[in-house]
Amino acid sequence: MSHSTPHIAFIGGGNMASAIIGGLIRQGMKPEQITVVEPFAETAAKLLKDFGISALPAAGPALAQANLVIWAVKPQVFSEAAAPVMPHTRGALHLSVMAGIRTDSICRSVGTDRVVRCMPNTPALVGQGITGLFACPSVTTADKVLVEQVIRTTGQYLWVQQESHLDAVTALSGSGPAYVFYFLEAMTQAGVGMGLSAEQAYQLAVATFSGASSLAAASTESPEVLRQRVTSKGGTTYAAITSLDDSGVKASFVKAMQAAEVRARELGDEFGKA
Ligand SMILES: NC(=O)C1=CN([C@@H]2O[C@H](COP(=O)(O)OP(=O)(O)OC[C@H]3O[C@@H](n4cnc5c(N)ncnc54)[C@H](O)[C@@H]3O)[C@@H](O)[C@H]2O)C=CC1
Ligand SMILES: O=C(O)[C@@H]1CCC=N1
Repeated sequence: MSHSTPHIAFIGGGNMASAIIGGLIRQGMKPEQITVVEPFAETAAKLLKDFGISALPAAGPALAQANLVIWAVKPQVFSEAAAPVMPHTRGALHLSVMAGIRTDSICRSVGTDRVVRCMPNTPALVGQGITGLFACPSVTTADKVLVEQVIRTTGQYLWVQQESHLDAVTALSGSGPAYVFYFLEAMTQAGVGMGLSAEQAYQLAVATFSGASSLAAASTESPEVLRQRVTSKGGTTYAAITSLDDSGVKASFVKAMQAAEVRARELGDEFGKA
């Protein structure tokens, strides 16, 4: 937050909001520059303890000072949450982290077309997230810069030019951490089956994922080439990859992500009716 001193309001102060608030505070934003509406007392107490922010239990005139409003409630409660916010924030830029809800519905519910939709992921909690962003036509270059300043505090980001591509981002990186955890579970289970302790197997699995990811990020080679470098002809990796191919794991994985994309689209259809 360098060149300006914006005021940011969060509607919903749960996991995703906390990940972003943590990033903003680490970058030097003051708690006084942040307003949070959070009706759940226990979550509000956590915001006070972690960040020194006293959340409002309900929307009110204090929201009018926000130049940016970040929507971080569950999609199911959005329209109910939006009604009391709208009268105070029509002049603000709005950023939604909610899965599924499309910009046409958001614009209608918040009373302005200055809306950016994004899809972050949970590694944002440790500053290593990646977020896909989509801007409505009324969003200005300065608006985009403000959004980038905020999202950068949680990790990487990229803009997509078509809103439907956010469904692909959701299927890939939004839900993606769960796929990695699923693999970690399977690798740990297999390691335990081979006689390692659960702790040993889990440490090996996590370090392998982060190490291989760092290697891929640092390398100009394709993942295919990196994989081939691990795979000696007739060796152990060859045996494992052949077994994965014989079981159709890659095709199943593609199918799983397609199911996530379809579900993202369905959520948009469902909440668009509200
Ligand atoms: N968890 C994930 O991996 C990802 C989640 N998202 C999206 O982020 C959004 C928030 O998710 P989480 O932070 O995980 O949920 P969460 O349940 O931790 O946070 C939502 C918060 O909204 C509060 N709330 C409920 N009704 C409200 C109202 N009327 N006004 C203001 N606040 C209200 C709740 O008390 C809760 O603290 C969801 O829309 C989800 O689709 C997006 C990307 C990834
Ligand atoms: O599973 C979900 O619907 C949300 C969106 C991306 C991650 N979690």
